[in-house]
Formats: sequence, structure tokens, C-alpha cells
Amino acid sequence: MTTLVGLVGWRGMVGSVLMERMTAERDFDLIEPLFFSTSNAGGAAPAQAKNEKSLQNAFDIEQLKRCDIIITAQGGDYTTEVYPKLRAAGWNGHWIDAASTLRMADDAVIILDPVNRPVIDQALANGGKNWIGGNCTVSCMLMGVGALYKAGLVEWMSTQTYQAASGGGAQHMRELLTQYGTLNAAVKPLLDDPKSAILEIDRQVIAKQRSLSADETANFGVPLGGSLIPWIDKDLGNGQSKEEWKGMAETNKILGSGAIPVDGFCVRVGAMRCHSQALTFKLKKDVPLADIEAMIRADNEWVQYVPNTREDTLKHLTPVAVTGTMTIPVGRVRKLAMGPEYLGAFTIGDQLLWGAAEPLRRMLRILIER
Ligand SMILES: NC(=O)C1=CN([C@@H]2O[C@H](COP(=O)(O)OP(=O)(O)OC[C@H]3O[C@@H](n4cnc5c(N)ncnc54)[C@H](OP(=O)(O)O)[C@@H]3O)[C@@H](O)[C@H]2O)C=CC1
Ligand SMILES: N[C@@H](CC(=O)OP(=O)(O)O)C(=O)O
Repeated sequence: MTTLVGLVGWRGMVGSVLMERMTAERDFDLIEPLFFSTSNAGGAAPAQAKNEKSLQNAFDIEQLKRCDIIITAQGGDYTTEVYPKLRAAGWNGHWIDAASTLRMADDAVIILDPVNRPVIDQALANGGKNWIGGNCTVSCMLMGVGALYKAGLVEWMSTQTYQAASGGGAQHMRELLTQYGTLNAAVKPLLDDPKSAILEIDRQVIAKQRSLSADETANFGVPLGGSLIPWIDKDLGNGQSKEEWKGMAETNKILGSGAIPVDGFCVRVGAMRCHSQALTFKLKKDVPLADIEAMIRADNEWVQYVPNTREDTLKHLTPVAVTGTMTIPVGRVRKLAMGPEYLGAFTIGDQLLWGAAEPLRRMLRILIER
């Protein structure tokens, strides 16, 4: 019998990327999809629908209970409201979720199978049913340098992130572009005049940034275009942002490891949908760079080792080069001045692909191909 898979959140930003990837990989050939909506029950399901061509109400527990597997990118509020009711109603299917709500629950696995397939397999063998996508920054980082963790080489790691607007959602991406447009328009006549004074352009830009309307900063709270924001997610009250907390908590949970220290600063920058990060490792021993390169290259088919030259870095190690691809480049790999056990690296990932949608569809495949 074909597996009945409920899809919730399929038309959102993460959900749309998920649908594209599932279509490209012909995942729909292997399942009977049942599409849900929180806003348009009874409406037409998307073209990927087979026998069930109208949208079901995403809050209807009886309809949800029909599914063998539910895959949701609807968001944390939806998970908080619906998931407990569904389990309380006796549903025993597999729940695959992009939201962070259930990530740290004891009965949930953070899924990133190229990195933690053994953890997933162990949980499956133990009857696990909850499969939650990891934080985008953590997932992209581990896809790039997971080899060093798997080899047991990492004593600690510090991360400095450069996170894209897409991490906040679609409205944040629009707001960033609107701000860039407003700034450009404010100085267009001066820009068009090659003889105009750059400090006058700069003065007018900062004046415009500081006077952006509440509408133009409604999502980020402050200007991001031409600036940056060194705080992402909630304030934990101990000086750390929640995004920074996730670095250590989720890395260790994904790996099924002890408490390897991971800490640093998470910063929102004016990139569109790729998260970048500069990494500093304290390794447990001095490992030759050639061995590190070989380990990173061999880890998975998506990692791309970028030689540490200016030319290769500019060509391969930018958000513009990586956006929309499954490639995870790792470059700027070098020993740092602090000593031979200190290693630097820089990595980038599309936060909507490996950072959100891809681990979900791969978990679906693991379940249906078992
Ligand atoms: N943004 C990100 O980078 C990441 C997000 N996530 C998780 O995924 C969840 C969803 O995020 P994201 O995809 O950004 O959220 P979106 O806001 O893009 O989509 C969420 C839901 O909003 C509804 N919706 C309302 N208006 C529209 C519209 N105009 N176009 C499309 N959908 C609309 C849809 O539900 P309906 O069809 O039922 O009306 C949709 O499923 C997040 O809450 C988070 O938990 C995880 C990792 C990264
Ligand atoms: N917090 C991430 C995006 C995200 O959705 O993360 P999480 O899945 O951990 O809530 C960002 O803003 O870039």
C-alpha cells in the first residue's frame, strides 16, 4: 500500500523549496500525498496531488490521523497547537517538522542524515517517531565540517555567523530589498554624477538609514540594508542570544556527542538566503592541513573544498555563488597564529536547502525506503 503523507506548510517559503526538491527528486512517485492548509480548506491542492485533489483543514485531527507520515513546514505555532492533540488522539505516525518547537525533546531526533545517520538509525530501531530539522546555521556548518567532529578531533569551536535575511522569513527578505532600494533612491542623483563627493553620499545614506519609517523596519526592527544586526532570535537573559545557544545544544544533539563547547556570535547581514560562518577550532592535536583537507573532501558529496587562495575564495565562497545550490563550500582553511592546534575555516550554505527543506525530504525517503 502506498504511504499516505500529509503535507502542511507546503506553500510557505520553506515549504515551496521543499516541494521543488521533492518534485526534482521524484519523491512524489513513492507516496500518496495529502495536502493541508490552515487558510484554504476545500481549495485546490497543488499539481503534485494524485487521488486527493482538495486541501484538507490542517487543524482537523481526524484527517491528520489518516496519514502514515506528516511533514510540516508550517511553523512553531502550528506544531505547538496541533502536535500534542494529534498524539493525544492516538496517532502513532511519523512527524517530520521544520520548526524548532520539538527539537530538544527527548523523543525527538534532529535530522541531518549525511552527518548523523547512525543516530537516526538507532532511534528508528528504538521506535522513534519524531524527526525535526535542525537550526539552519548548525545544519549548514555540520554539512561542511562534520568530518572533524566525526573524527573526534574537536576540543571546542567558536562560530562567527553572517546570516541571511531569509532566516527571518519572506517578509524579512522583502524588507531588506526595500531598504536597499530606498537608500539607492536617496542618493541616485549624486551616484549618477561621477564628480560628486563620496562623503556627501555617505552623509545622505546614514541620514536616510536613521530616518527609515517604522513600516520599512517593521520586521528587523532597525535598518539592515547597509548595516548589520548582531543579535538573532530571543534574548536568553544571560548575555547569549537563542541562536547562539542553539550552536552548542544542537551540534551535540545532532552528533549524539557529549558536551563539546561551541559558542560565538550570530549576526544578521544583508545577504538574501545563504548563511555564512567563520569557524575557529581548537583541535585535540596538531593535524596536518593536508589530512584536514582530505577528511573534509571525503565527508559527503555536497561539500566543496575551496583552496585557500584569493581567486578561489572570490569565485566559490560567497553567498551569491552558493544560493540555490546544494553545494556546501568550505574554504579559508588554515592554521591560526595561536598555535598548530588552532584551525580556521569559512563555510556557506543555502539556509532554505540544507538549512531547512533538504533534511526533511531525505528523512521522508529514509522512512519510505526502509
Ligand atoms: N525561514 C526559515 O529560514 C526557516 C524556517 N523554518 C521553519 O519553517 C517555518 C515556516 O517558515 P517559512 O516557510 O519562512 O514561513 P512562511 O510564512 O513563508 O509560510 C508559513 C505559512 O504561512 C501561510 N501563508 C500565509 N500567507 C502566505 C503567502 N502569501 N504565501 C505563502 N504562504 C502563506 C501558509 O500556510 P497556509 O497555506 O496554511 O495558509 C504557509 O504554509 C518557520 O516557522 C520555522 O519554524 C525552519 C528553518 C528555516
Ligand atoms: N533562526 C534562523 C532561522 C530559523 O528558522 O531557525 P530555527 O529553525 O532554529 O528557528 C535565522 O534567523 O537565521
